[in-house]
Amino acid sequence: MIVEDGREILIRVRGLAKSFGTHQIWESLNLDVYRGEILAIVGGSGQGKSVLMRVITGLVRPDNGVVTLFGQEEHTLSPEARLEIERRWGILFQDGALFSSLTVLQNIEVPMREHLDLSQSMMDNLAFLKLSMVGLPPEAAHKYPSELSGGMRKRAGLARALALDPEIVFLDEPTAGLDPIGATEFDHLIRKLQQTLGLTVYMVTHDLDTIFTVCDRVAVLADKKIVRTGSPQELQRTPDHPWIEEYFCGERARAASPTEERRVVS
Ligand SMILES: Nc1ncnc2c1ncn2[C@@H]1O[C@H](COP(=O)(O)OP(=O)(O)OP(=O)(O)O)[C@@H](O)[C@H]1O
Repeated sequence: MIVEDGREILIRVRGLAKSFGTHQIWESLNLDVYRGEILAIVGGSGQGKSVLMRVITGLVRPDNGVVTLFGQEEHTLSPEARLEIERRWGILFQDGALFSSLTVLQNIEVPMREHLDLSQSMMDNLAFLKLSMVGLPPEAAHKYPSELSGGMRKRAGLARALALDPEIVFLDEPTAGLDPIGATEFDHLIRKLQQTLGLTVYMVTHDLDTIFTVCDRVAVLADKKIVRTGSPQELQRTPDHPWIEEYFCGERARAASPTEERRVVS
């Protein structure tokens, strides 16, 4: 376990480098993710936000650098230890990534089948519990993904990400494609889950409303590294990088930010 200033660091990334062919995405990227926080990774298109999530979760290999997961360096893990670690997180991909041939309940049970040894009725009970945690009605259990709205699919994907009672969930653009009401409801759901379960949330997002409503901290990807971390309000007050200035001080950011900032500009 890594503890710094009394806070536990669940994930530490140091000196990460990654290229695809001749295209270098990062040169030397550093990042810490603290237990219990809601962290947003932001940055311009193509800066490698999605790739970073894939590197941390082991889906993509970096060219250089060290990823430490729950205090253990990723490259030192045995296959068994890696599997143990994978049980400690859940991932919600952008489109929900549900299996279309499985019902919602069966989708939620996929990680349980992979990692646990439970009876069918036990898995069903747990899956129904996850459904209610994400605000889906029991009737949704036997539907196929194609029979659900976009918002319901996201919730079903989140229920699957929560299947193994993870300590951290990775969310890739959780509100993308949702209407404003659906997006606001999803933001509240994320905050509620973080508060009630003590979850750590790592999310890639472009959504300023989400950032200002639910995120404790933001990490900004630019110039092939994380150029700044801080609360959304700190970044807005002292935008010390052109991209941060453009993003956090533009009209859309002012509309999304809490009353204090809005009053200043009105
Ligand atoms: N498997 C891959 N092979 C080659 N290039 C890739 C691969 N995956 C990602 N890239 C490239 O890496 C860069 C970063 O991609 P990534 O999707 O992480 O960006 P992003 O910051 O999430 O962008 P956006 O905000 O547009 O989603 C892009 O230039 C992308 O084309």
